Amino acid sequence: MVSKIRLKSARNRIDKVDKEIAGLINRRAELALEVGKAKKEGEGAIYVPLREKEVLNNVMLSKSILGEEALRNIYTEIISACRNLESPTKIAFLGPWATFTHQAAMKNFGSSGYFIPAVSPREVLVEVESGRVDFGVVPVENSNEGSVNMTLDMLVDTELKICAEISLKIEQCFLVKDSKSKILRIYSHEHALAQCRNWTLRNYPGAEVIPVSSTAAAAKKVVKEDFAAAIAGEAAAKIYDLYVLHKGIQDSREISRVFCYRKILTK
Ligand SMILES: O=C(O)C(=O)C[C@]1(C(=O)O)C=C[C@@H](O)C=C1
Repeated sequence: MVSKIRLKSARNRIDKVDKEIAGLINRRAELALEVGKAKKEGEGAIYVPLREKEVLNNVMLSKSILGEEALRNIYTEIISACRNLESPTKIAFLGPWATFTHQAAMKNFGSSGYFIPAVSPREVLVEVESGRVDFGVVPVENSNEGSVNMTLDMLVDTELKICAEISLKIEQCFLVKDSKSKILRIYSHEHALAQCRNWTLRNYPGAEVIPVSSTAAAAKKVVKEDFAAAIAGEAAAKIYDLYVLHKGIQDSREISRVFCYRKILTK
C-alpha cells in the first residue's frame, strides 16, 4: 500500500516536471527562432557547428545522474529540432538507409531534418553542389581499412567546403528475424564481413558467408529470407525491424570511421 502511494506521488511529480520541461523547451525554440531571423537578416548560416559544440559543452557542465551520453543525446535532439525550426535542413548521405554514414549523419545533426540517401559519394556532392540539399555526408576514413579512395579523389575537384568531421565508433551487430532460428547464411558488406571474420568463424562455423552491396542490403535480405542473419549497425535493426542477437561483434574493438560533410561555399 505504502509503495503504491509512493509510486503515485512520484508519477504526479514527474508529470509536473514534464510540463515545466516542455514549457522550457518551447521557450528555447522561440529563442532559436529569434536567432534564426537575425541570421537571415544578416545572411548568416543557420547551422553553426562551433556554437552547437559550445551549447553541448555548457550543458555537460551540469552533471546528471543520467550520465554524459544520455544528456548529450537528449540535447543533440533539442538542438536538432531548434535548427530545423529555424530552417528545415536537407542532408544527403552515402546510402542506403542505416549505413554507418547514415548513423554518423544522425549523430551529428540529430534526427530532425530530411535525410536523403545517395548511391555514391559523387552523387552526395552533386546534390550539395546543385543546392538540392544543404549538406552532404560522405565516408573518408576507416581506421581498419584505410582511406575511402572514392571520396578522397572527389574532394580534390570540388569547390564545396568541409564544415565538420564526425567520428563514429563502429559497432557491428548480428541481426536476425527470429532469435530462435537456425542460421545457415550470413549476409553483409565485404568490409563488415572482414571486420567480424574471427567472431563469425567461432560462433557460426557452418554458415555460408555472403557479401552484398551494403549492410542495409544485408538487413533487407534477412527480412525476406528464413535461416539468414545480417551483420550491420544497430540502426539497421531499427529501420528493418530486426532483432539484435549479438552486439559489438567486430574482431577489433577500436574500429572507427571519420566522416566529413561539406556545405556549398556560395549560393
Ligand atoms: O545559436 C545559434 O546560432 C542557433 O541558431 C541556435 C542553435 C541551438 O539550438 O542552440 C541552433 C542551430 C545552430 O547550429 C546553433 C545553435
